[in-house]
Amino acid sequence: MIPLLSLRFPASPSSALFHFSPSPPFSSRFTKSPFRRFLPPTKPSLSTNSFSSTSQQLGPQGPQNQQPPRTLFPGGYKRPEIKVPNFVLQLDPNDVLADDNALDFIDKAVSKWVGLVVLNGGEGSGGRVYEAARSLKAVVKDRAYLLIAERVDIAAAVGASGVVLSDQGLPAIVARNTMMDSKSDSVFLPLVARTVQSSDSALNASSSEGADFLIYDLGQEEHANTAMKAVYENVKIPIFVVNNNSQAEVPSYTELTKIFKSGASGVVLSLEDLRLFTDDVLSEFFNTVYTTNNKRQDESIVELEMADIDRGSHQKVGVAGFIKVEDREKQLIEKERSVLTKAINVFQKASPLMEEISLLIDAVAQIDEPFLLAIVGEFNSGKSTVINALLGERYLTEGVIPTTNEITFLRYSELDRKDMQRCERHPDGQLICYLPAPILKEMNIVDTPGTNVILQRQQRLTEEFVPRADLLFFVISADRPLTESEVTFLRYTQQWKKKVVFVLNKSDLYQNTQELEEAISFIKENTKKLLNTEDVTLYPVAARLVLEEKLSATSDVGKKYREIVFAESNWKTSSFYKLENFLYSFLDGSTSRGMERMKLKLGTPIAIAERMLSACETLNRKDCESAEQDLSSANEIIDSVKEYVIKMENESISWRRRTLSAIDATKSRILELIESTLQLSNLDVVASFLLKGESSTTLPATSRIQNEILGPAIADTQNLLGDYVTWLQSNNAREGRAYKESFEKKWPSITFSDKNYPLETYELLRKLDELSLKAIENLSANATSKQFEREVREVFLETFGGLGAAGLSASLLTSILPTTLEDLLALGLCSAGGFIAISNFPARRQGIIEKVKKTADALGQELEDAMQKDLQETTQNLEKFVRIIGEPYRDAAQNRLDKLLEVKDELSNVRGTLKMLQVEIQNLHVS
Ligand SMILES: Nc1nc2c(ncn2[C@@H]2O[C@H](COP(=O)(O)OP(=O)(O)OP(=O)(O)O)[C@@H](O)[C@H]2O)c(=O)[nH]1
Repeated sequence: MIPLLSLRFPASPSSALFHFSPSPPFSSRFTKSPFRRFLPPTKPSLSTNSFSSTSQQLGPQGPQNQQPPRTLFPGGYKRPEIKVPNFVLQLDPNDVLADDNALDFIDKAVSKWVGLVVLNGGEGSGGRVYEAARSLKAVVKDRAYLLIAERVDIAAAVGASGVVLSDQGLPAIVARNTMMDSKSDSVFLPLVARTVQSSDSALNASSSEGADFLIYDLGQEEHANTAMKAVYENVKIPIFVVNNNSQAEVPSYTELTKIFKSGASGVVLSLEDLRLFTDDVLSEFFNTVYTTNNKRQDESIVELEMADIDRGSHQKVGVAGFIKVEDREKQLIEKERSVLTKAINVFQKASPLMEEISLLIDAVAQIDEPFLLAIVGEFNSGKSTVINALLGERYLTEGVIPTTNEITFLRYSELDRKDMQRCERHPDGQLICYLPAPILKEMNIVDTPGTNVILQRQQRLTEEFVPRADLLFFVISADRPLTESEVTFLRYTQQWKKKVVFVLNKSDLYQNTQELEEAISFIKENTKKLLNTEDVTLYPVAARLVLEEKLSATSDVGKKYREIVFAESNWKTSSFYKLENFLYSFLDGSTSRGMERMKLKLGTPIAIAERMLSACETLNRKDCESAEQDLSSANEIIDSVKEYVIKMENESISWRRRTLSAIDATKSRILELIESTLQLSNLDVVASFLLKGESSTTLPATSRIQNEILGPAIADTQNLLGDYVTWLQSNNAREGRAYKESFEKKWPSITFSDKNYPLETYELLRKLDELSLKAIENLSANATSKQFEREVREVFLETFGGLGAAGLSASLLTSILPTTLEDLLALGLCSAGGFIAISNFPARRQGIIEKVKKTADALGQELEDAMQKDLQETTQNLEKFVRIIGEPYRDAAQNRLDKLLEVKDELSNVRGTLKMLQVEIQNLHVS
């Protein structure tokens, strides 16, 4: 509600310093950052800490499947904040599409000076606007807000932050809802700005319209800046000015500074304008504006502090505004402060990005501030009138259209006249009014904007304020008792465990007490169910009548209002007395109501802490799950090498089989050759051995073995084993790379440089002793065949050496005795003395055969072992490689889990301490 009387702003208007977050007067959040923040963070407010945010890509337990809490506020939406002072860069599609350097320039501009980019969509083809919007979105990213003028459809299609509507454009609510439907996963409400050209439309757009900021076209008015002063004072949302009043084409530095200093939140510049300013000029400009504004803030703090001192020491005397505060209560306050300060540390550790923590920080900072009674309800329900009636003076504006657009604090101040008030705008955007109403000595009363879906901005303001209140007066209008949106809002208040007292206002509208009773029982019945309690407090009142009576009573010398009430025993006004009675009994700490007030006051920060705690616990639980999942994923990947080893073992069987069968084939061929060579009938051989001597000639069989069998067989086997070794190495290298990639892909945000790994790590993928190749390399066809020849020669010599060649009839033997047995028989016949020697021939031949078999088998075994060892070496190397590569990921997950479990313990300690504190507070009794 805008106060009616003598609204006094600080010496210089500070609208450029508005901050829309709920924050108390003298808040600890009054930082000296160069710019007040209206900007939303680029991430959801209840997001996880940086490591856990990396886990968003992780595994099935990741947030894909579990929606993280978006914000503590209802509907999951937050109002976006706009940083001021700031520049708005206004572009035409042509600026973006036809100018090659534009995007680079815009990129630089949004990284430094520009907080809002507006693309004109009104003119030109939709296709070009869309194309330009897409390019802009890609460049601007989340560094500035991108708004599309007049094209809600394009804004929605490119995922812009909002729209700018002309004076005659769509209603803000329609534009916002259309955008919201398309940005279903966004935490932030879409921005809706209005271009206005007159102070009337500026006021209208900022209040009932619910625009988030204004673009004010100053036009060619000569005294535009002076005319704007009134607008700056009355409009509570940021105003960015389009300056057409300059003589020059582009506003000069001095002109810009003047606009900012006059109270505007910023200036709208074209691409051309902005290009004319150098970085140095802009930087100096921001510094100047900041210094001036900051000084202004400091001054306003000093002013407010002085005002505090002026108001006297009543706030200091009664800690938390309590009367008769005993030492016990003071101790409790101190204890609560210390418990909550520790809790804040734990919450910040558990969820560093949780913005709502500022609620708790503020609540702790205000722990010994006066009791806070907030009047809430739908717009037009009569909240301001109820407050005026309580205060006995028309301090706040009343009206049939939404009139309260800001959180308005009413605080006590000794002022000379009863109807006087002094209001100041706090840099956070809240209005603080100092009034001489006695009830304010003991409590601060807060008028809040009406809740209603149409007034989204106002609704958010109230919702965000609710957690801070110690008691809510929920004003319901008699002409619409308990609407659906009231029920929703009521449910929301219960999330913060707020004590609610219902005020059924405008009960004068009922014809008779029966109607009133019916309405009361309807509301009570339903709220009992909603609040899950039998204890519903409801006061039917007619605030307007009471206020009128009080006002006339004060003019009626000596006649007190209560006397009038009693005297006239008018139900329409007397019930208001009960409400006042309730409030006054609340003020007395020696009564049980007073004690309840103390409990409520102490309970407010605890309720906030509990919600933070639940949010942190939920996050912590999810983070723990995700860390556990990470850990087991890392272990699974590392362990999966075993499967690879088994696969390799299976596949290597066929390699070994091929090698062995090559050896077998060679063996068979050699054996065949032996069979055919070592025959008694093979007189050519015999004769050449016996007649020509040992070294004179080479057996034909020997050269066959060397050239046709062993030589090619060894070469083939060498090739085979070469392929085998390559197969092992390339598999290892490929698998190694794949493992590394799978770690990197799974945890893209954790990067380990190769320096993190021991030097020989990558060598592991190449390293191999190549035992199989070495084994075959030692085998020479020449040497083997020579050895074979020696063996054969020995057999022949030992057999025939004693007989002499003459004893043999070559023609006879070769023609009729083809087989070994027959050989023997023939030889037996030929020579009785040679029989023994010859009879040993088959055994000797068998000896060679056995030897060849044994040699071949041994070779097979040797190669098989060597192949097995090569396989083992490669797979062990791969296992080692994957362990080395995976270890940092596993360690990171383990460390994260350990830290999260530590935080979990701390959170559970906080829960325990809060519980104990709550029990202590509940045990407070009237002494
Ligand atoms: N009949 C009747 N009208 C009332 C009563 N109290 C307030 N009104 C009227 O209701 C309208 C709204 O009153 P406000 O006090 O401005 O309501 P509000 O809830 O503060 O409105 P917002 O600030 O816009 O949310 C005004 O026209 C009041 O005169 C009452 O007791 N009886």
